[in-house]
Amino acid sequence: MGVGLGWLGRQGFCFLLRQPWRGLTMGQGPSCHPQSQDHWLGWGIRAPVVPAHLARETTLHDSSRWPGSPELARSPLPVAQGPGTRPLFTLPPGLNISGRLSAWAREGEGGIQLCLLFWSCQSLQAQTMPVEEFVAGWISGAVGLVLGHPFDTVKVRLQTQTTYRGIADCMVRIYRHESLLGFFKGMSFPIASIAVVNSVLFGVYSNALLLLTATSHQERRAQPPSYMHIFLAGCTGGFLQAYFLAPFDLIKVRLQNQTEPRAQPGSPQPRYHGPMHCAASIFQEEGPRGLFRGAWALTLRDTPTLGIYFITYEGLCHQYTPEGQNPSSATVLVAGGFAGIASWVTATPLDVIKSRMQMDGLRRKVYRGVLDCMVSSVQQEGLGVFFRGLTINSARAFPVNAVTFLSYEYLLRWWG
Ligand SMILES: C[N+](C)(C)CCCC[C@H](N)C(=O)O
Repeated sequence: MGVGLGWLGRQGFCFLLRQPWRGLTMGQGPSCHPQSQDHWLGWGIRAPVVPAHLARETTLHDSSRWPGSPELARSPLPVAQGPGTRPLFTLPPGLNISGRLSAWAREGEGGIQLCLLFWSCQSLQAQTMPVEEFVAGWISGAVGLVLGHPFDTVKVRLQTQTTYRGIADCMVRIYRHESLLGFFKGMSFPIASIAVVNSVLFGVYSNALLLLTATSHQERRAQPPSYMHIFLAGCTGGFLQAYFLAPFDLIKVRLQNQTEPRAQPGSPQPRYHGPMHCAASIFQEEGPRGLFRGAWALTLRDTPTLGIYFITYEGLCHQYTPEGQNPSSATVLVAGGFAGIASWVTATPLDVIKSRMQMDGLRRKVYRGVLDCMVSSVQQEGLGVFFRGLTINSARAFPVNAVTFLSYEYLLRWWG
């Protein structure tokens, strides 16, 4: 099976799944090869045709039966005839699709499945792409980040080192040994990276919602999107930001785990002198893929839990805000705080694994993969290992995400 992303110029873009499809002839689309066994179906959406004998066994779901695509629901899909063929559907000229259009065709028992997904941003061209969401995401993320970084350092130490007796012990020892600056180790890089990471998260989330529901940030108060759409948009944002976050997070975790005090004559030199040195050393010692160590665990951690993050936030705001109004500052703070907690509570088990995978390979490679890391961590330390750092994660999550959402909402209202 192949996967591709196609740009259809003014028509929008489409996401394609290619599947060998025996006996299927394709219609007039530019990339349709009637004899081919294996089609890219992006253009086929305009007039795909199925031989009559196949059509009987073919089930077709089009987006008119899907919630979230009102235009299609109102516009019955015309059917064009061809000799011995039956079109799945054709798109009426000038149809604006603001939702998803998707089609499945199945060739009976054990047959080959064709799945076609199509998105168009044609109808969105009139609306502005919410670029401000990216900027708001960045600034609000930076505010939250500075506030939360000391908690984060304590958390990473507790997760990866066994010498501390608890949160208080860890804090006291960091302060005594490394001064206040010890809490801010590895922060410069996340501050720079938050520009990319949080703007990808909030920007993709908001744009995904715009594609799914055709409502902008402002309109969403009057027409709230379904929780399914919020969750999907959050997961999409989480999935994409994980790849931007991975190298930055790796460097942060490696620097946070250096326990040597700063620049004291005669004391042992830390392995990495700073973020750039850390990045360069990882690149040299472990190759470019080394910079993405732990990325898989990070993706698993962030994709569902950022769906939970936005669902909790929107759900609480909705609950405590009169119909059609903007949520008050207190509501945003509380909803943002709880969104952070809900997301971190569910993310903590994989957060532990992620941090361990990122530290793996520093001296020698211990784990064969995410699963191996989970199994050996549980074998050695019991199930409790999955909850390491849970208290500190939650304590950090409330203020960080309360101010993140507050600044995000206010920046957007200010620009709106
Ligand atoms: C998905 N996960 C729980 C990992 C993070 C969710 C919250 C993100 C926020 N920037 C923060 O640092 O708290």
